[in-house]
Amino acid sequence: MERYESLGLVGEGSYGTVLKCRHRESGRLVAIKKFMDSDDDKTVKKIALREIKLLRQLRHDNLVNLLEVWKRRRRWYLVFEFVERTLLDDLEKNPNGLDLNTSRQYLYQILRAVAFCHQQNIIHRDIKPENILISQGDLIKLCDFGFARTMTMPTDGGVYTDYVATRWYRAPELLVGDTKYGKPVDVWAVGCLLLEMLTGQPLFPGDSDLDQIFHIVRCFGKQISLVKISKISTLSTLNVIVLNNTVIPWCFHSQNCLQMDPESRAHCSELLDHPLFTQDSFNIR
Ligand SMILES: Nc1ncnc2c1ncn2[C@@H]1O[C@H](COP(=O)(O)OP(=O)(O)OP(=O)(O)O)[C@@H](O)[C@H]1O
Repeated sequence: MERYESLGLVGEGSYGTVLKCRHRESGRLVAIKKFMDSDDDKTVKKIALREIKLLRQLRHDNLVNLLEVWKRRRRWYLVFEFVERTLLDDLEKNPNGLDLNTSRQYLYQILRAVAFCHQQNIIHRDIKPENILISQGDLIKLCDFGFARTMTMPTDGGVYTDYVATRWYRAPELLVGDTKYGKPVDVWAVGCLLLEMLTGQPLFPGDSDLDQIFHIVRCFGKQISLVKISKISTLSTLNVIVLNNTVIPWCFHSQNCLQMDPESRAHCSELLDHPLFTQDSFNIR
């Protein structure tokens, strides 16, 4: 740690703190995630080791880059490239939501990050605005792999029992206690994020697990009265709907990310081929 000068706290999580630091020799800015004492607490140890193992395996432009790791006085330290802001910061600055083009560009990169994890058979399990870092030039970097895990083969009969991640982005199967969930939980969270980017408001801000289910059921019950917009030409080609003044790219909402049945949700790799990204007038590749 002596090689780095601390410039202040940037984040505080359940299992440690994240400090902005400068490498004394090179001047490079980094974020150092310092876990709590991991020898006494088995959960901290498990989360730290899992994050280290997965991040060493996962290298991608849209994933935060792990630079070095050490353990000192029973604490793990993870050094990352420093990223200027999070999606939460952008949403706080834009309470009415981000414009469609910005949302689309962010969404595309988030999908690339998650598709890459899924290709490696890893589910992130905690996709939320705080964990979407945005660097200069609006490059998305997904972070926080403390809850991520490798999927077991269906034949292993693996069940996942340690899921505690953020409620607002939790898929219905998690809320009802299904322990055999999979990649579709990340797709649900991405669907929630998209709507939050477009409106500035969390889609399902439940204040308890039960309330979370009510939020979701209420929204799906209202689908019958959804109205298509035809007058906004750029949006209508994407088959957009309005729900309580919320603009929703319908294809995402109804056929893809936010399906109640996880089996019916699209795969991230399919979503990357969605007209939202491939149509000439919207092409961002
Ligand atoms: N590389 C980074 N650059 C800048 N800020 C970062 C970086 N990594 C993390 N942060 C900030 O620190 C916060 C906490 O980081 P992270 O989510 O990895 O820690 P955590 O202890 O797992 O938190 P939580 O309990 O909220 O999941 C992030 O939400 C982000 O604001």
